[in-house]
Amino acid sequence: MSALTELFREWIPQQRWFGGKGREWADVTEEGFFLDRGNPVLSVHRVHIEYTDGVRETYLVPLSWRDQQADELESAFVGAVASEGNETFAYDAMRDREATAPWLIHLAQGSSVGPMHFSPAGEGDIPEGLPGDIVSTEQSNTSLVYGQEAIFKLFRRLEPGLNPDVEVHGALRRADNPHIASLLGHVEIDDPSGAEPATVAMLQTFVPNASDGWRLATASVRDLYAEGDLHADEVGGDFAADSERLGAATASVHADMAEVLPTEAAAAEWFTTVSRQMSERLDAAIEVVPQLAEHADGLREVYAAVAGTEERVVRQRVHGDLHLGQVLRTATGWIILDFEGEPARPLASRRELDSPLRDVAGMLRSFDYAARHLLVEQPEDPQREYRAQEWAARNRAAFCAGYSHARGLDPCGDSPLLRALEADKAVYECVYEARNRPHWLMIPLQSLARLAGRD
Ligand SMILES: Nc1ncnc2c1ncn2[C@@H]1O[C@H](COP(=O)(O)OP(=O)(O)O)[C@@H](O)[C@H]1O
Ligand SMILES: O=P(O)(O)O[C@H]1O[C@H](CO)[C@@H](O[C@H]2O[C@H](CO)[C@@H](O)[C@H](O)[C@H]2O)[C@H](O)[C@H]1O
Repeated sequence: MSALTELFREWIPQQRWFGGKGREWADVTEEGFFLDRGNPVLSVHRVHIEYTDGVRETYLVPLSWRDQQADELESAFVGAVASEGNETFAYDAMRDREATAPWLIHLAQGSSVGPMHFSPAGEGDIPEGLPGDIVSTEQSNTSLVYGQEAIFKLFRRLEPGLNPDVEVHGALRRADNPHIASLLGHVEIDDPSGAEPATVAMLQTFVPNASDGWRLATASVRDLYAEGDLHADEVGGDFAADSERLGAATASVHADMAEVLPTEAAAAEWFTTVSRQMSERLDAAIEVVPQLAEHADGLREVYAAVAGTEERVVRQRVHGDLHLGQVLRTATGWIILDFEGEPARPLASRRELDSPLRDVAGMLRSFDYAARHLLVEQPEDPQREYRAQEWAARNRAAFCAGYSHARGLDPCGDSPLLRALEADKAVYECVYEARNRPHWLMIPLQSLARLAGRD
C-alpha cells in the first residue's frame, strides 16, 4: 500500500462527508493528478474503497501540498509523505484557503485538466481570483463560499452520470423558477473504466443574508418553550406563516419540475414496488438499529397499505431529501437547495420518477425533528412533549395549506402513501443518526412509535 493510501485509511473515516461509517475496509487504492502546480500545489485524488461486505465506493479528495508544516492549518493536516529524501505535508485542500482559487479559474476558462472537465453555464459572473471559505455546517459534501458571490459544492462520493443537483438546477433555471439559486457551472471527471463521467462539483450563485429553515424553525420552538403556558400561535416567534410560504415554494418547484422534466402516471405495479422497497429498507435498517425491530410489524402494515392503494399519483422528478436544513429564507421568500436526493442512495435511483409526496413527507418529518430536538437532552417532561407536538402539528398543517393553495391539490389528506413515506423517511433517519449523531437517534425512533401506530 502506498504512503498516501495509508494516510487516507486513517483520515477519511473521520471526515463528516464519509458515507461508509460503520463498514470495515477490505482494500483501498487511489489515483491522482495535479490540478494546479502553483504554491501550494493542488492535487486531486480518487480514492477507491472496497469494504468487507463487497460494496465499493469512490471518494474525491483534493490535497494541497506544502514543504513545511503550516501551524494555522493544523485542523486541515492529513499527513506527511516522504519523497526522494524530502518530506512534504499534505492538507485538506478545501480548508486551505490559498489552494481554493484554481477551481473558479478553471471554471471561468472552461478548461480540461487531465481527466477533469470544467463547464461554465454561460449565465452570471464567475468570481475568479477570489479565495473560497469552507462552509462549516454539517454536510454530506463540502462547499466553499467565494466572497458572498458564489458557492462551490464538491460532491465527495463519485458515481458515473450527471448529478441530479446539476441536472435539476439547470432545468428549473430554464423554467425561470424563483425559488432556486442560479447555476453558474459544473465540473466532471472521466470514469477510468469508460463509464459516463462523474459529476465532481457544482457552482451556484450565493444567496446572501439568508437564514436556513432549520435555524429559524428551531428558534421558534425555543421561543415557545421559553413562554410558560402560551400556545404556538400566541408567542412572538410563530413560524406558521413561513411554513405556509414554504409549502407554496415547494409546490411551485414541483409544478415546474413536472413541466420541464419527464412525468408518468403511477401504475399499480409502482405502488407494489414502493411498498416492497420500503420493507427491504426496513430490514436493512434493523441490522444497523436493532431498536427498530419493535416497530417492524406496525411499519409493515403501513407499507402493505400502499400496495393496495388506488391513489392517483403522477410520478415526476422530486427533490428527494427535502428538509428544513435545505431551504433558505431570504428577505423575499424561500430558496430550495440541494436537489441531489438522499446521499446514501445510488445515483440511478435518485433520478427515478417518484411521488412528490416524498418531499412533502420529508418536510413533515422535519417539523417533527425541529419540535423534538430540544427534548433530547432534557429529562422527560410530558408538558413539553405535548407542546412540541402542538408546534409540529401547527406547522405541518400550515405547510400543507400553502402547498395546497399554490398547486390546487391537497398533499396531506388521508393518504396511505404519505403515511408510509413519512415512516420510510424516519427509518432512513434512524440509520443516518445512528451513524452520524447517535445522541439524536431518539428523535426519529420516538416518531416511529406514532407512525407505526403504537402511540
Ligand atoms: N446558493 C447558496 N447560497 C447560500 N448558501 C448556500 C447555497 N447553497 C448552499 N448553501 C449553504 O450550504 C449548506 C449546505 O449546502 P447543501 O447543498 O445542502 O450541501 P449538502 O449536499 O452537503 O447537504 C446549506 O445548508 C446552506 O446553508
Ligand atoms: O443535508 P444532507 O443532504 O446532508 O442530509 C442528511 O443530513 C441531514 C442532517 O444534516 C439529515 O436531516 C435530518 O436532520 C435534520 C436536522 O439536522 C432535519 O431537519 C431533517 O428533517 C432530518 O431528516 C438528512 O436526513 C440526511 O440525508
